[in-house]
Amino acid sequence: MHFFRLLKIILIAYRFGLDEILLSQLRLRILKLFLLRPFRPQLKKPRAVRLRLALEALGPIFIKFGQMLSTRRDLLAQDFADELAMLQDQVPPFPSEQALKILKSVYKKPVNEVFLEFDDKPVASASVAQVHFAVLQDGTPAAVKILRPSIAPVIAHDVALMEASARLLESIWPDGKRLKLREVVAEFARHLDDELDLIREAANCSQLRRNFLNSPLLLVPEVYWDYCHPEVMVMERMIGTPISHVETLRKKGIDIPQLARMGVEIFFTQVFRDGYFHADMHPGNIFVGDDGRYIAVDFGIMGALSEQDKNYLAQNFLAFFRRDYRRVAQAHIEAGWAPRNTRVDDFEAAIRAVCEPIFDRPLKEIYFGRVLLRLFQASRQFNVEIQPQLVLLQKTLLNVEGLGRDLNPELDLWKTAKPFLENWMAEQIGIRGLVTHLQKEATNWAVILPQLPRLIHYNLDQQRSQNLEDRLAELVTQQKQQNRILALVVVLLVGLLFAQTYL
Ligand SMILES: Nc1ncnc2c1ncn2[C@@H]1O[C@H](COP(=O)(O)OP(=O)(O)OP(=O)(O)O)[C@@H](O)[C@H]1O
Repeated sequence: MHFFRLLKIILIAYRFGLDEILLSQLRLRILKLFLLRPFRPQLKKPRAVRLRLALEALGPIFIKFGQMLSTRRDLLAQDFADELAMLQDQVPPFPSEQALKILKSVYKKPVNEVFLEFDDKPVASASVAQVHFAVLQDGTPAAVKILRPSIAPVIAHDVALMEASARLLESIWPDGKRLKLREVVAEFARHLDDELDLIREAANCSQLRRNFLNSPLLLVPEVYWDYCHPEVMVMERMIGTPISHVETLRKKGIDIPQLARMGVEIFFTQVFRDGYFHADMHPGNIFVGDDGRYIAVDFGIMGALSEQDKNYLAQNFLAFFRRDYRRVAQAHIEAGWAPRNTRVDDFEAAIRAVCEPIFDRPLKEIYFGRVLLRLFQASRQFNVEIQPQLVLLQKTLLNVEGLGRDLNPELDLWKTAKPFLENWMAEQIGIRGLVTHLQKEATNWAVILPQLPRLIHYNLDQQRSQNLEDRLAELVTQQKQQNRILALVVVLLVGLLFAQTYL
């Protein structure tokens, strides 16, 4: 089976002229003779379009791979990244009999005993899962997400082929190593693994819901844990209008510019308050409730940021908007992103060269996502390894900005974001910073404080016995010195006595 799949990959790659992209670098003229240009009409299309079409022909897992690849703008040329971002996974739904069979095997009883109602017709279907509406026994409307049957072996199989292709390409294609193909495939495999476990997705959903409980900005479905399994996730059914249906939203009396501002606010709250963000913010996953609040679904990919990441981001953004490129360079080095021995002057100049042109535009037109991307690109020459969570963040930022600007082209992102960054910075430094850090350490204090008297006593005791030991050693040394002097005096006296008596 592997062999036939590999053969299919080779044939599709050939049909869409992907060999040309490779061979353009290899200078293997003899091989180029086999390209048979006239028989391949696809070769007239631009290279990035051909790659997109080839991935579409290879099926849903390769499409997902291309979608992920499109977010690695730090690695890919722009034409590839733009084209791959257009990949759509329109996968036909799997038959409802199969859905019912999966549910029966998971719950160990027929579906009509689990749910009061179950809608056979799926609301949506994608490469990994599909969603059906249902009603719980107590009458609560729910959404049921079910993994595609036997998706795990299909994924394992395709990922194995991708790994083999990546290894091959890295060894024969000069760009293969630079693009870190094997690492990219490994990261993709990790993402897919996460998406294959709906308990993990349910946990992500539940964490985000807790972070935004009673928020006037964002609604997140409640997870119905009693019904959740690795292959099935059951959650609150949300009612809203897709964010892309702007006209419908307007008719419903939603304030669109306000909606755009709220979107940016939600994103910055997730990043700078919680360090935990929804990282799959494409319009299909965002709805707006009739009360004007955002509704998020699909929690397969989430990003998490450490305090150090947040610090790095806030410092970079603030320094960037003050055009303080030296500070940007220093922040990279201090955070350990750039090697310690990086020359600040050179790094500063490189950052200036990529960032300064952005300031040709009015501040409200500056895309944060692009700023980050530029910073990543400048950093690459200085051996800065961009962390996966920052790549996710940059991708999400581009999504959020795109969305915000679609809703309101006049949206001033900097004005919306600045208070978040400044507030966060204020919380990190000065008296407020001290109070925040003390509060964060409070739970540790509760454990350490009661032990303090015992620890102090123990230490003093140790010191006292240490002091005694030291004093004793000192006395012994003094005594030895005195003994030596005494011995010398005795020898001298005996000598004198001897001299007086006999000389
Ligand atoms: N809790 C919910 N309430 C109402 N509708 C939902 C809910 N969860 C999912 N849906 C519907 O199902 C669709 C697909 O859900 P989701 O994005 O979670 O699936 P997916 O398989 O990960 O899809 P994709 O990978 O294309 O984003 C959503 O766009 C939405 O229309």
